[in-house]
Amino acid sequence: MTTVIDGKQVAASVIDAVKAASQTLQDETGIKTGLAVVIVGNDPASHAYVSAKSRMAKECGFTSVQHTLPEETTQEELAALVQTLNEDESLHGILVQLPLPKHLKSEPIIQSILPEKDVDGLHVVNAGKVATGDLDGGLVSCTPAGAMVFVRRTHGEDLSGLNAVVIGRSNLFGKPMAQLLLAANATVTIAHSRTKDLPSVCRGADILVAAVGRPQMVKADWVKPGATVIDVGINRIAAPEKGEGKFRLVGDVAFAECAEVAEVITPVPGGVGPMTIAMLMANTVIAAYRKAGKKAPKF
Ligand SMILES: Nc1nc2c(c(=O)[nH]1)N[C@@H](CN(C=O)c1ccc(C(=O)N[C@@H](CCC(=O)O)C(=O)O)cc1)CN2
Repeated sequence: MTTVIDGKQVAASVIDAVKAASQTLQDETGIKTGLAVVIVGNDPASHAYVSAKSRMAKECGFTSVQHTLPEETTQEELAALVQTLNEDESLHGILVQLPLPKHLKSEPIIQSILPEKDVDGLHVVNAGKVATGDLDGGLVSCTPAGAMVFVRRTHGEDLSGLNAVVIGRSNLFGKPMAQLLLAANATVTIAHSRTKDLPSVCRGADILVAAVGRPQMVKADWVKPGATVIDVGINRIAAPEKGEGKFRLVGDVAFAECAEVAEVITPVPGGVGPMTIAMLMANTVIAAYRKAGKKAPKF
């Protein structure tokens, strides 16, 4: 019988732990955890994610600050805002929502965030710590950190002897995901658009993680019987059955057919997505504990 992971439920359990940790920090030190979220432009999906982040930060008992900047914001204006947020002692986390409008370069902005406030885990210092196996010293990118919660709950802490295949090589997800799996002793392959015979590479995976951005690309005959399948894709496809011009969300995995082969699978929506925001809250409270000189909790 296939287990379909309930990402909302797992995320809620992480959020409960974050709330408790932020309350403890406040009780013991008087420090209130603070998160600043920055959004530039008018992308509706990004606005929805940022609103959810700001709302969740409040629910966790944080000081929650949202900066909504117009589409025509310049590189210098955005850089100046990040500088101000870096200097604000009441803020422990800074997140700049991606993607930025096309005229802005995201990389210099991300690298200008202080590594200890980079709750997205994208600064080279944090990415480097993950790459070198120092998982407790920095901040881990939120979506892979969330996907690893599912992997740990399914397979335990030690993935020795298991083959993992990550499809996708982005800095936001594919690379850190592969490094986290490797740090847990899995044998890891990173596959991508130039990989030869992708279906047969995937068929070797005990843990198959799809992050390609191609709707329902992973088919049942790509999945090893009994595998764990983690779907990181969020794709909007036309849903004429819901009415003209309507859309529905699907992942990178053809869910119904793959669920018949996999032992454990994540759905879209309701799988990895909710974990992204939960792990952002976790990273923010971890950053606040470290700033207070206290041992940070693990989530
Ligand atoms: N600075 C960042 N930008 C972006 C990140 C990120 O981690 N940091 N990730 C994505 C978007 N994202 C968070 O920002 C995000 C994506 C999806 C979800 C989510 O809960 N998805 C739901 C479905 C929601 C819907 O109806 O659209 C689900 O999968 O169940 C949360 C956060 C890109 N940018």
